[in-house]
Amino acid sequence: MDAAEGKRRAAAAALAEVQAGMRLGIGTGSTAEAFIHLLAVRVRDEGLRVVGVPTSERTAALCRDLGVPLTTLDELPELDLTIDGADEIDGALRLVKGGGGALLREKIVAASSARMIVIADGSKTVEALGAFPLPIEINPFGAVATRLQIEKAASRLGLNGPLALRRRDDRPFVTDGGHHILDASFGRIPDPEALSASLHAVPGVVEHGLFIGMATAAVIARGEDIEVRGAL
Ligand SMILES: O=C[C@H](O)[C@H](O)[C@H](O)COP(=O)(O)O
Repeated sequence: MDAAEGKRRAAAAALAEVQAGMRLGIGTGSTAEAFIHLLAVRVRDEGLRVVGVPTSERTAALCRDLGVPLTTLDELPELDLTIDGADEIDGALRLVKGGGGALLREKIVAASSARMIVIADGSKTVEALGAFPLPIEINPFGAVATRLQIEKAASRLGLNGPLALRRRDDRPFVTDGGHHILDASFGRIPDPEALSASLHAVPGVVEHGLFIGMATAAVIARGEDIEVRGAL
């Protein structure tokens, strides 16, 4: 089974958790998009009544195209369930996210949700986080100084990998919030909680892609099987 089919199967399994009347956080990325396509079919064909808060402009545009009703987090600050993808998932349901650049809105939306189900194909599970470069969203002001402070903070934890400014079309990538992203190739992250706290302590860091204590379950497609971690 290819990765795309795995994403679709994980999305379909998570869709079974969506019930009429739910206030949904809707994630970003190719796996979340597989979910949006399936959700839209239920909205259209079954008249499923849900309302979603999108985690990116890209997700908002797809939902609008497919007829999934949307609102904003300001209108609906408490959500029932967020469904989103991830770049890495470890055994404690800690995640690396932000490969698509949506980590800030994704984290705000997940933090506003009673439950967060992560959907993924089997390639996303890891023994330890860090093989996937960790996205760190920074304010463009003073970016060189912020980078230096991040390097020092990480180094105090024994993490010394390079930080790459994410680029698109030969320019710095700009997030939906108007920020830049440094992709940190720290390698294995032995203590994600400590790294999270150190990064949050650096002025200029807007957010980072470590999602700790947020996912309540993960639905992972492995071959013909669906593995569920946590409580659905
Ligand atoms: O910023 C993007 C998100 O965190 C995505 O959920 C993550 O990168 C996974 O994306 P995909 O489902 O395309 O692998």
